[in-house]
Amino acid sequence: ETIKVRDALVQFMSKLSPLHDQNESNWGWNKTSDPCKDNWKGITCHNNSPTIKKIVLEELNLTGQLDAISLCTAKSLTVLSLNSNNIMGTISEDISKCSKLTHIYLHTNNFSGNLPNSLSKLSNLKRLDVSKNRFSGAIPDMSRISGLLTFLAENNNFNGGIPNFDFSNLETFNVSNNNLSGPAPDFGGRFNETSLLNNPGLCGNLLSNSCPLSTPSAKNRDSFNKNYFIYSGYAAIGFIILCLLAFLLIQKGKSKQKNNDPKEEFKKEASISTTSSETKKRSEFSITSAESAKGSPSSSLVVLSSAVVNGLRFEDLLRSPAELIGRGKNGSLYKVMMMKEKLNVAVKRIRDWEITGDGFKKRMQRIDEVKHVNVMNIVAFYCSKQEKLLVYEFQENGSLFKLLHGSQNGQSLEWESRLNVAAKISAALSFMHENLQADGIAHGNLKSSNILFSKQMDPCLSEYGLAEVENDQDRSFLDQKNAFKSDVYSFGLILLELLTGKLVQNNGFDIANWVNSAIREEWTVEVFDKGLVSEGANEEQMVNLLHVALKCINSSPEARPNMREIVGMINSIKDYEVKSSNSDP
Ligand SMILES: Nc1ncnc2c1ncn2[C@@H]1O[C@H](COP(=O)(O)OP(=O)(O)OP(=O)(O)O)[C@@H](O)[C@H]1O
Repeated sequence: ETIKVRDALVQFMSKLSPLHDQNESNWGWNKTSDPCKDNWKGITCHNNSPTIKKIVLEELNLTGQLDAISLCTAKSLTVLSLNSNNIMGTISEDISKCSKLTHIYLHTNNFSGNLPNSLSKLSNLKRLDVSKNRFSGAIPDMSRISGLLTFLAENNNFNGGIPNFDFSNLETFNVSNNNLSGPAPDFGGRFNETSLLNNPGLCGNLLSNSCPLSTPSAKNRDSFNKNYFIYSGYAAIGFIILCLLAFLLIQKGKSKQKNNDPKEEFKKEASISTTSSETKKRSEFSITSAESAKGSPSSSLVVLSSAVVNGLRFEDLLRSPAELIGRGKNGSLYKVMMMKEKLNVAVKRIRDWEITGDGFKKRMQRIDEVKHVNVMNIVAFYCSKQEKLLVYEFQENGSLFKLLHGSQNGQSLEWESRLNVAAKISAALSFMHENLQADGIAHGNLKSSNILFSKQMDPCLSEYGLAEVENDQDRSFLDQKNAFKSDVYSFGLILLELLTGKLVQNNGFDIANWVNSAIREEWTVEVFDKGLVSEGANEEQMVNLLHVALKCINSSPEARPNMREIVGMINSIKDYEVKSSNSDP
């Protein structure tokens, strides 16, 4: 199998780079070497296994064509990036054979023809960027890919209408500079007209030309959508009832052999069934208790010995009503209401994480061992082949993201509190980094929505170690040893968010680029949150913290400070506050 993949990849490269002598440039990519062991150019393999994970061949002047059949022989491929080359021709329907793909980046090439409809079969896809090519025809309907976060198709020749997308989940969307026509979709406030500009036939409220009354409106499409979801809802309910019946029958058979070992008190096994109504954000989620899968430790729910769990009846957790709070990059988050205990917990369901059951268990137990007051405790976790669940205490006071960008727009977060968040979170992260360095476990998905406020409004780091680092700004530095430096980068973005009050990314806006160019133009003070300026926040402290942030977001990972150094810098900025207030008359 490995040889088959290797030969197919050699073929893929020969089509991609027909005129190029790779031997001369030492790219590897030949039948006498191994893609993983011999570090072929642009190839990243899965840890400890000889399977291909990523192919990143950017800015290499590749001029050939994309041979999807050969490429997709590498079934395990998750990231394909061929940005900024000169690749021609079409993308064939065979691309869907790369079923594990999560990221496809093809921008700035010479691709033409239709985008294959089979893209919609890539159910794991998170980011698709085909901008700046010569693609034409209709944009395929990708609305069934529930985890899609990015769709960038600007600067092509696409025509026809804009198909359905789940805009509430997309982080970035752009179809500007095409030939699209018909009514523009309702973005629900997520994006503005810049995502649509320069499509002469498009009409709608966001654009200067409103739609004629006879044009089929977005409403009709909505009603199609609703019907579709209602029918798929019926199918889902039918399926769940069947599962429950099968489950009850198995239960009946097993209950006779039930073993009441008291040691098992905190280690219960569960089977999980969920129903989720896609038509609205809120959905039902219930966990049904099952003493099944005794022989399979990897599919058990492990309740860790944390204080909140004392007196908590596990069965109640399993049967409690729940509400879908959000769907992020790594999965969905449910608020589970435990009526009797008067306790709400947050249950995170993680999708598509390629980690073995044992690996996951060890990782969670290891993270749980390293305790810090400003890091959320894991209450329990669950792992089966298909999904992983993590249980945290629900924090009613919400996240830093909500506080900064919610209806209050950061008003309730004055400078001193922001500095306090920076100091506490940096200390927590530094502590976790130092204790988990040897295990190679970084946070992996640090952002303001993963910083939650406790009852006492103390900031707490959530979801530590739940993701491999997939930071787009940092794509070339994805390997483990850089995961910690990638956290530093993300921490720098949080500092920028605290200082500017702006979203990290919004509709093409990128906070790091913006701040860097503002500083080049020497209008540093302009970047600070207006609220902070009018509050009379200490400007010298803000400028100093901005310098820390800029060190963190240095494009070279090696040049970034480590978290311990950052803690030192932030503390001395805080000390400055003490000193200056002491010296006040
Ligand atoms: N324990 C918790 N208590 C209260 N709210 C939480 C808790 N954990 C997460 N949240 C909030 O729920 C929302 C959804 O969380 P989720 O983790 O699914 O999304 P995310 O952080 O945006 O994305 P990602 O999957 O990349 O972490 C976020 O606003 C987050 O701040």
